[in-house]
Amino acid sequence: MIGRLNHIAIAVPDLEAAARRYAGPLGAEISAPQALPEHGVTVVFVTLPNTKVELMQPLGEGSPVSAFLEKNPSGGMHHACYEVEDIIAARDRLVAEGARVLGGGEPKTGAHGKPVLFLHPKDFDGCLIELEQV
Ligand SMILES: CC[C@@H](C(=O)O)C(=O)SCCNC(=O)CCNC(=O)[C@H](O)C(C)(C)COP(=O)(O)OP(=O)(O)OC[C@H]1O[C@@H](n2cnc3c(N)ncnc32)[C@H](O)[C@@H]1OP(=O)(O)O
Ligand SMILES: [Co+2]
Repeated sequence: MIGRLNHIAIAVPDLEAAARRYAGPLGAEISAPQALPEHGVTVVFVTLPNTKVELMQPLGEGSPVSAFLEKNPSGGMHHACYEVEDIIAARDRLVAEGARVLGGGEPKTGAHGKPVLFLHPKDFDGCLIELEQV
């Protein structure tokens, strides 16, 4: 069911500093910062030849990234995003398999303007999974 790796995400305490490291020493192509209040994050995307890296910093109260950064103050790998063709079919299959689909199971519009859903990290080997319909 899952297809290509769309992106991996890294939670960072200082987005500007992290973006500078990717653009400078690592010589990567980076996007402008994008504030996504509905998701509680500001993101910068790093474009690589085969996938993307999403650098994320908390935005606003109750950001889902705040607790993670409290536990990992220097930042760390936050989630992996896999592409699916039909996010509703994917959700229904996962629910039938007993996986916890977060946010009540209703897709939100993600950073690329496409529907996204998240799966609980405790159901997938300690890795938070994002699904993006492409
Ligand atoms: C930019 C838009 C979009 C895109 O298009 O790309 C995004 O990527 S938005 C990214 C941010 N959004 C989300 O993360 C939404 C989904 N996340 C959540 O709903 C919550 O963060 C969570 C995963 C359910 C955790 O919330 P909560 O239960 O309130 O936090 P705890 O801190 O109590 O965690 C419980 C348990 O899970 C472990 N955990 C939490 N986050 C992660 C993680 N990212 N990776 C691995 N494990 C994680 C946490 O450590 C706790 O474990 P224990 O300590 O063992 O109990
Ligand atoms: Co993401």
